[in-house]
Amino acid sequence: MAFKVYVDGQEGTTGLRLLDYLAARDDIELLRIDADRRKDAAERARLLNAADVAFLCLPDAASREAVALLDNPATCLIDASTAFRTDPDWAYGLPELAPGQRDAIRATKRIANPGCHASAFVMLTRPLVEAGLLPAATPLTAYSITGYSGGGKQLIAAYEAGQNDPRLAAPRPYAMGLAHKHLPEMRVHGGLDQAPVFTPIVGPFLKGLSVTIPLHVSQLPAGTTAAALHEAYVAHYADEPFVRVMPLDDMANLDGGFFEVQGCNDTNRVDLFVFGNAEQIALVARLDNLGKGAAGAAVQSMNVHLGLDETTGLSA
Ligand SMILES: NC(=O)C1=CN([C@@H]2O[C@H](COP(=O)(O)OP(=O)(O)OC[C@H]3O[C@@H](n4cnc5c(N)ncnc54)[C@H](OP(=O)(O)O)[C@@H]3O)[C@@H](O)[C@H]2O)C=CC1
Ligand SMILES: CC(=O)N[C@@H](CCC(=O)OP(=O)(O)O)C(=O)O
Repeated sequence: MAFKVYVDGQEGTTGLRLLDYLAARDDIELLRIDADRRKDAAERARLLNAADVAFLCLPDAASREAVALLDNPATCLIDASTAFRTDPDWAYGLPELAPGQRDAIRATKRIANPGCHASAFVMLTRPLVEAGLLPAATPLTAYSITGYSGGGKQLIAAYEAGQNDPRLAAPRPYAMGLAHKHLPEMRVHGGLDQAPVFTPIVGPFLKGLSVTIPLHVSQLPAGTTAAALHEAYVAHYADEPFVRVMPLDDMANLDGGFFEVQGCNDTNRVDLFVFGNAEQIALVARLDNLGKGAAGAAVQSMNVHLGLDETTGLSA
């Protein structure tokens, strides 16, 4: 018997990508809304309540509205917005987070899909905090380089329309108010006392993302080395189907000295890198912001929730 699945927000960037994943599967029966009724609350309510799993690929306010439209206790919601990512009644949809996270995703009917920058950041910090190698009180900074699809339909349209605009041809730092919407989940799920100073940069390419956390060795407990951090990742992610811990100081994977931000595109994979010397360390996580950073992660959580093989329909 196929699982009934509905995507609320099916015309958006994340919704469309999700439909690509789901339409290819024969264990899923897709419930579709007519495009011209996609904001009709009564029709959305009918489909939400008929679904075994409903994905919300909507702005935060519309996600909250969708939650209020649901009264079937059997429907599992997987929300792609920022609305519930630190809400204790929702499970954070990152199975790799910590032991027990898969059980939490299986047991709940409310899953909050992580933000793209936050997934990368949290996957770098949390295992180190839990291993005692990164004190929770450490004041961190992080920067992210991301493709423009992370900004949804509007930013994609702006980049596609502005191909001759030299301003868009250059990398553009943003969120300079230092209050990016992923800070709360970075702090809470990253295992930290305070959020990082986070400066994302959007570039003239569709998708692909890497988050870098620079560290001074002097910020870490005495005797901690880049190799020790690398070993902690190897241990924590040993059995993970979608995580590759790359060799320490993986210069061989640099393209003539340059890091390839798009290296995980069209996969649900995360690649983790540790570069370092006696004084300084750079931790880097790379993913496809539309894959493990959004729709791929949502499919992975659905697979876990339904007790299916976690890798069904996804590529590593
Ligand atoms: N793009 C990305 O990489 C990621 C996005 N997200 C999150 O996913 C969510 C969706 O983002 P994204 O796909 O980028 O956004 P888009 O702007 O591309 O799509 C949002 C969709 O929601 C629709 N919508 C808006 N209001 C309503 C409503 N009241 N009822 C039904 N549909 C509605 C929009 O309709 P219309 O077509 O009319 O505009 C649009 O199709 C956001 O919360 C975002 O933060 C999460 C991870 C990554
Ligand atoms: C380029 C760009 O604007 N990217 C978005 C992140 C998109 C994303 O994945 O975040 P959500 O899951 O929270 O939507 C941003 O930085 O706000």
